[in-house]
Amino acid sequence: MNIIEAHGLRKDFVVRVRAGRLRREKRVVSAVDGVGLTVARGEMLGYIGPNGAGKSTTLKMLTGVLMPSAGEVRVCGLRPVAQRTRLAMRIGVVFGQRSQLWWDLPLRDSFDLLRHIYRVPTADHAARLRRCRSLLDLDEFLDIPVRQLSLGQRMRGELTAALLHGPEVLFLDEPTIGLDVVSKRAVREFLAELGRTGDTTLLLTTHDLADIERLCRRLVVIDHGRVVHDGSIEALHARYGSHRLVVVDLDEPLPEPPVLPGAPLYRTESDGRRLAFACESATAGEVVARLSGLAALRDVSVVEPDIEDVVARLYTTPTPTALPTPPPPPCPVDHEVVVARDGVS
Ligand SMILES: Nc1ncnc2c1ncn2[C@@H]1O[C@H](COP(=O)(O)OP(=O)(O)OP(=O)(O)O)[C@@H](O)[C@H]1O
Repeated sequence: MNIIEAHGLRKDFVVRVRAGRLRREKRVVSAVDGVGLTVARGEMLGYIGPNGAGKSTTLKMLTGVLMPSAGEVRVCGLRPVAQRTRLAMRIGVVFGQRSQLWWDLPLRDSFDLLRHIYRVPTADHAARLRRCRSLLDLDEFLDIPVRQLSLGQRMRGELTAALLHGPEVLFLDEPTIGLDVVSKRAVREFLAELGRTGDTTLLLTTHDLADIERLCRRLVVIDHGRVVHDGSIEALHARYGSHRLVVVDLDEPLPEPPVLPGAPLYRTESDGRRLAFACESATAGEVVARLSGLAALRDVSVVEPDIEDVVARLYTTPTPTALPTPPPPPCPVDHEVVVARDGVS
């Protein structure tokens, strides 16, 4: 059974924009425009898109913070807004820019309060906290008030707070934003470990594609509120024709650029002493074997296709083609809001 099911999910915001010195006009912003998303239990899904694509808005609808303007959504079989309290017991949420911890309390006390709020049995709470303490190295700052923690320490606290009640789904909105490389690595390792056990479904939005590469087999890309890719990272590379590169350093440049079947020359550097070939249908081994018959190779490396490149190409496609989505079911509520940028309807 899918733990997340969304069909024709839509969120329109009505905003007022200046249209002259005194006049304001209403304009509808379709932040999410018919998103269809199904996530199986235990899956780790990367949900990415350029700024303003509609990622946070989707997450807010999935977690019951925002009422959809149209569409059907079920998380853990529940309707997020109507059954928000029940849903809160079954999901965990980490919004990188916001905190769910008590600012003036030491982390340890925040965790204790959460145990009472979620009515977690003492033994379960202790076991989960023990695991987080060891995997996230919490001990050195457990007794420090949250306001005095560094961003990386706080984020480790946020992750723990989101997991202490044993959620089935963890929603993470930019969990590594602003973290240094060491904290990023700690958070990624922790999430990878969480994914390995397969008990928690993970939906992650991030601008750091290394998070996605490390954690997610499946990638959903949205742009202008619509899904433009849903599949593996490899499928995305295939779609944009990005390939592994074989890069060779030569002692001396060749008089003519070599023509290799199935591996066109991709780049030439260092006055022809460094050549890169794209492995379209040839394997890296075949490319190296052919080249070594043509020249003395000083050095050889194989470079995996760069996810940043392919995603940048996807984002800069002028009119991304949305994947076909089934027609949305009838709108459950007639909902129109006028809100400030950070308002919640
Ligand atoms: N409360 C709101 N009122 C009006 N417009 C909103 C509101 N929230 C979001 N929007 C608009 O909806 C669109 C999608 O915003 P959203 O925050 O979901 O994007 P995002 O993909 O999370 O972006 P980012 O990567 O920059 O965080 C944007 O055009 C944004 O300005």
